[in-house]
Amino acid sequence: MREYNFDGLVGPTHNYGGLSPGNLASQSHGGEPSHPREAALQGLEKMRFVSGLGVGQAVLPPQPRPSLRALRALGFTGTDEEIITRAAREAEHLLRLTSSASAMWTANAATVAPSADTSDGHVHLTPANLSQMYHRAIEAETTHAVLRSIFGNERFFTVHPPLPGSGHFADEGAANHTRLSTPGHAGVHLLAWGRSAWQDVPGPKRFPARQTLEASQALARLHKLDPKQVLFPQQRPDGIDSGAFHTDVLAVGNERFLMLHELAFVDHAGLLQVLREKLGPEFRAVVASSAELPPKDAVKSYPFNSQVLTLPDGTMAIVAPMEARETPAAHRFLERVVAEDTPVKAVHYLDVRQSMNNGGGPACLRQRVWLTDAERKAITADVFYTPALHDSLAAWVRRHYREVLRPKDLQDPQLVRETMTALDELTRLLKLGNVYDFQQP
Ligand SMILES: N=C(N)NCCC[C@H](NC(=O)CCC(=O)O)C(=O)O
Repeated sequence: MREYNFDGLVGPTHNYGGLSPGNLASQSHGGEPSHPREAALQGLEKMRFVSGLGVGQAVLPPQPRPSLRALRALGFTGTDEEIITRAAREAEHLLRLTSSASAMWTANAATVAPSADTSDGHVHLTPANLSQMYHRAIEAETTHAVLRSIFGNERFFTVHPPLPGSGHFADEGAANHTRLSTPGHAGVHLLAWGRSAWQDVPGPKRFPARQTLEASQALARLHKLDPKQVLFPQQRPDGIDSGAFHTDVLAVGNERFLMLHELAFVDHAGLLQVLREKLGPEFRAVVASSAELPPKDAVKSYPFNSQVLTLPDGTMAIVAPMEARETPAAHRFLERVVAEDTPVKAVHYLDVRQSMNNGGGPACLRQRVWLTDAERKAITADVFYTPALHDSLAAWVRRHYREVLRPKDLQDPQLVRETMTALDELTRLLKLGNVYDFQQP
């Protein structure tokens, strides 16, 4: 079994809409001009780097934005251009919401369980309904179509529909999921959550909790995980109130290693105790206290939103955002992780600033999928990273993406046409078939 990181290709409408309450970066950068071409190229460079470390790498496509489907469903009629013009005039906020390139954060695209852990031996994937925020909820339908196209071989894969709507099953995907494992012990799944639909659990006071306990429980059932191997830790309410809107803002784990901030989970000490029992003495955890790493610094610089990657030699490397090197407390913490008795032997800092300014670090930009050789071979789409694919994608980005996008530019009816042309070409490049609604007959 090998881990493949499916990175989201940043879409042509990447912009700073200020759309996510509780996501401090999104709030503070809202209204600034964005640089879609640079953003997409930064993403591609990250893929090149991770692939260069010898780690499995693949890509997921952006979604059509502004979403004409969403605007039509809300009562806008006429030609595509008329819809954009009228929405710009009458409902600028809706146009902003339906223009977000948020599908780039593929950690939120779905939750995945590897075949080694499921009782029917299938890889299970459930697209996240993202129902907590409208600009993200409109991703689910297309994500489902894309996953069905890539993971369509029913001998190996089960792609579930998104969890049913209503806030009760609000699901934010793998941003709240961590799989840990040690040799000789079955994989353990942490399916975290921020609020409960029906139980009276104290939650955050300032910012919304996105994932529900009930959604996490449904995922464990759907994915046919052994109940003994699943834990449902609660995100600490004061962690969410500090800006940790997803678990992966304050915690990240890989195989036998977990690093977390003390504000990540309620009773983290109890959680680590259970993990030690389930995973044995090889399991390693490093906890940052608020004194060592103030939550403000952790949220601003995202040391926990790193990718922790197992390298071909068995050691691990961390791919962190540049901001974590520039913030002394975060930098010191990551240095400590390498210095201590952990599998992590190196930290690499990459520039994904265009995404970071919307609250998306290296870990947000990727969905982890564990595949055996046979499962890998059952995927026929051209989504696996190669230097040749990199070159075609970079050329595609340079051909179609604007350099700058200001908030006013979202009102340009030409943008929707440009995006459709680009995405239509991309589906042929990646051999995805007709996954977008505008491609349906
Ligand atoms: N932590 C993980 N895994 N993902 C990060 C998602 C960031 C995303 N930002 C946004 O949607 C901002 C869009 C804007 O404001 O334009 C969100 O808040 O859902």
